[in-house]
Amino acid sequence: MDLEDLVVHMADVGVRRAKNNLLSEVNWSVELDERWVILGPNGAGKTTLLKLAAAELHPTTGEVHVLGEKLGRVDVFELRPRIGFCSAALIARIPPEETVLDVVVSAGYAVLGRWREAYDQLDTGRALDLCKALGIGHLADRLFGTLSEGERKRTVIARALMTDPEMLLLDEPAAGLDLGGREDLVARLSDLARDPDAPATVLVTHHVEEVPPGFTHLLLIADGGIVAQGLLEDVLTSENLSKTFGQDLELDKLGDRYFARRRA
Ligand SMILES: Nc1ncnc2c1ncn2[C@@H]1O[C@H](COP(=O)(O)OP(=O)(O)OP(=O)(O)O)[C@@H](O)[C@H]1O
Repeated sequence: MDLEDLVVHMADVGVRRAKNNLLSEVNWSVELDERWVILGPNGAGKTTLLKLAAAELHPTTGEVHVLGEKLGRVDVFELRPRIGFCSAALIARIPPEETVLDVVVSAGYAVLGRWREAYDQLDTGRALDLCKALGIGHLADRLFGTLSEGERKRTVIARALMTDPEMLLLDEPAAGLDLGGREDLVARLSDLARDPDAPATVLVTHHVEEVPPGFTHLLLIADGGIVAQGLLEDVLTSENLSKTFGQDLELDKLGDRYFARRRA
């Protein structure tokens, strides 16, 4: 397959900081219709990997292609608007006095460089539709600072989708949510994964319980290296999970959801 047809392509990638290998020998490709979960313990290198895919970081060694463009050879400021990126860091930067609708609709300004006054009804309508799809339509006029953690997560996902990105990157979207909030988010992400018009998606998580049905591929990572990758149903096994987390873990599947615990 041509590199131009791949959403992400990493060849022998390494990232080094202060004599530490944050990532090493990473070979990974994402195709247009794939939905990937990246799973691994704290400090494994998941966020570092996602930042490379988001064109927010350059590799120390190896080559990274994002949306057909090689990092180092492309203007990342032209590339980034084509990518929807959700993280806790982004949530922390959103002013609490912005309304939900403004948070979502303003994603377009960053891309189009428009003035605040210039947005039209088409943008507002699209933002509202996205809010509804993520179950926050009734909160459109609420101030961001008054939202629950789960509602904030859904707001930034709607914002990331506002620009119709070619790739959606989600860094631990379910972190900090209660059981109901997590289940609701997993269901929304599952709907998104099954939508053929949705962009290629990469979701980072620590927990198999957060794998939304409909996601197709899995990359397991530990200590900056890939433990296993491929089709989710092949790769998500007790053995691979035990290797990744360095414990004897038992994986169960109930319906289309996964659960894991340490073997007694
Ligand atoms: N600038 C840096 N200099 C040195 N070490 C760093 C730097 N940035 C990250 N690290 C280290 O690299 C490792 C991987 O970090 P990363 O944030 O990618 O992990 P992660 O898998 O996302 O972790 P978590 O699940 O805890 O968020 C961590 O041990 C982290 O401390």
